[in-house]
Amino acid sequence: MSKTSLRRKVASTKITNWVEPSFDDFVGNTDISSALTTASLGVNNFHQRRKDFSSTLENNKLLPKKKGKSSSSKQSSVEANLNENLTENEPWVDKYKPETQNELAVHKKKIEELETWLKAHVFEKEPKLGGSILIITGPPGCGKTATLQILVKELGITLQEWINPVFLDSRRHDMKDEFNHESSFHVVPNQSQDMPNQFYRDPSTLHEILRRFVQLGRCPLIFIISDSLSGDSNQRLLFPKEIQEECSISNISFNPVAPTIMMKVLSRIAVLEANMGGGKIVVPDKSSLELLCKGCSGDIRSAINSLQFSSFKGNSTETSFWSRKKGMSSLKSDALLKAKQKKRPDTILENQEIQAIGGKDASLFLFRALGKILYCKRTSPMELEFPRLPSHLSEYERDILLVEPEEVVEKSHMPGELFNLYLHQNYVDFFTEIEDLERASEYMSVADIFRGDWNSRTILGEYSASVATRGVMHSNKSRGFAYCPGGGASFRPLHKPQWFLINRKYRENCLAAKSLFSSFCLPPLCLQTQLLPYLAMLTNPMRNQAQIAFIQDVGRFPLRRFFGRLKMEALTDKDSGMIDSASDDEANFHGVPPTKTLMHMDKIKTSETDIEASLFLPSSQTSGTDLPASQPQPATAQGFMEEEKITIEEYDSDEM
Ligand SMILES: Nc1ncnc2c1ncn2[C@@H]1O[C@H](COP(=O)(O)OP(=O)(O)OP(=O)(O)O)[C@@H](O)[C@H]1O
Repeated sequence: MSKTSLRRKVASTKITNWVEPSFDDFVGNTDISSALTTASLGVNNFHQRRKDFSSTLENNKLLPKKKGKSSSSKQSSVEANLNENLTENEPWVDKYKPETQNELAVHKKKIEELETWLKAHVFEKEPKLGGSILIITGPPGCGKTATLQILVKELGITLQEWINPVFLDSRRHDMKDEFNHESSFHVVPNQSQDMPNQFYRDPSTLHEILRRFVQLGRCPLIFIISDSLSGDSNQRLLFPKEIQEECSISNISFNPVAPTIMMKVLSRIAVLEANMGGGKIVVPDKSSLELLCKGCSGDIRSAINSLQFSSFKGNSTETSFWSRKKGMSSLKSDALLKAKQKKRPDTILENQEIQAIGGKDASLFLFRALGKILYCKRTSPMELEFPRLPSHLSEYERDILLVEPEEVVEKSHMPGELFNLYLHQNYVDFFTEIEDLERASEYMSVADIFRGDWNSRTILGEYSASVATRGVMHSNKSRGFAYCPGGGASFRPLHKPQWFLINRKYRENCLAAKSLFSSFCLPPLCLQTQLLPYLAMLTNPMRNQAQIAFIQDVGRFPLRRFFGRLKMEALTDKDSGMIDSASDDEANFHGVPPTKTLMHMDKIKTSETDIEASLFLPSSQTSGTDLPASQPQPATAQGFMEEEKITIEEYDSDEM
């Protein structure tokens, strides 16, 4: 986790320490009903540092504050030269910082959503009703902060901001002058603070503050959190569902900047810079700009930075990235022409180029990665150039895949077997033919065997995701060609694997079986698959209610009551499939199939049984009302028995 520190934007000249004094404001000062507080808890340190750098320049008084502002006529020539150099080096993200809603590269509806929330909670809400909290999420550089800043400026709301990362103490001497600046939007650098790290160590301290704030706060509080593949867990840690519900926290989720909007912004900047660059800037052509847009994954900050970096020529003897690229293209024009005709090599080539320009991590969120496999987009090959399968194998003929499945799995940053688990949960809905489905399920089984056998796991393991993904894609004939009338790309919801829930129940059952039927000296698997189903068919007297209930639950398959699928949890585009210690379910996933868990449990049986039993399992001699939560209590079992007309006598040990 990045070290979080604070930068404050305040409308008061009083520099105070964070949290206490600031929250005292909410509590004590009733005159600030239109003040708004934001805290940015971005988890992407790199972005934050870049932002910090930009802001450092922004705050540097030697720099002209905004584009179009003329330098003072009294400036000495040395100062003028210095300024010119600094202007040249000024980050374009700051130079072309949006000033109005219309300039924002953010979807209008998102801006409206945030505006409505602000109006409702700043102007329309009674201050006495306590403080409202909003969480704004979205990928890095999608304009969350820029949108909020513009809206508060337009609505005339005073903004007080904390933002990581560290600011240098040496810059504090600038503060006074900052306040005198004509801009109505003051930026006050502040000393580095470690306070938010405390929240990561002990989230309950934050939760306590939030609870107090909701009761006593006088103005809204907004947290801006950048999504990241691993960052989701931080969000869950700091703002778990329960606290969000308890404090009525609202959520607004921003999307990555759309390529068309991004393209407009980049083209505009490119044209403006070309006009005033004095030959030092070489702007890219349209296709290069498109490449740049694609490579930045909707991060406008990264796109503008990349554009600036790659357009800069340096001195007159150097050439810019784009002109080098052009030169390269003309040399290789023949080869490239051919590559362009074949779509797939072109795509691969593009990807490599994108990395060279933007260097943006092209990670995929699980939702998108799964979509790439399941929707399985293809392109048709040029008839003559692409080799075809011989006629007897024609049923296996497919168009060319637009993605490399192995690359998709890699970019999802998940272990292959966990990816397979998500695939397994979702692939069925994407098939229309039962024969295709059968083939796909065979591939899934083979992939499972690759991972399941400890003997071959290290060698074959890495092929497992490959077999599963390619197997699912190839088996689905209705999505086998670029233009499939029946294939249809209509949206289908994705779900989280039920495996987590089932595996948890299975482990609980193993512990319960071991504890309740320890006298049989059988391993839990054998108990559950052999002994208990057998006992369930007998009207043998049993020892106690707990055992009876357990036999009813595990030994009989209560099809009549629970037939059908378990309720499924939707997978959203922000969910990460990372193994996460905060999540009870995924934390238990080690890629080990249930049988392996069981073997492990058998080994530790002697040492752990007693402890487990004494911790939470019912002893076989007790009345059995303290079964684990997932087990039906005797009363439930009684219900089954009445319905199915089974009588199991209770055994009274005194009569023996
Ligand atoms: N048209 C535009 N729309 C939005 N931002 C723009 C635009 N042109 C330039 N920018 C710059 O792009 C950057 C967008 O970053 P911003 O901090 O708003 O994103 P963010 O979503 O809050 O990112 P993070 O989650 O990393 O904090 C800002 O520096 C902004 O000045």
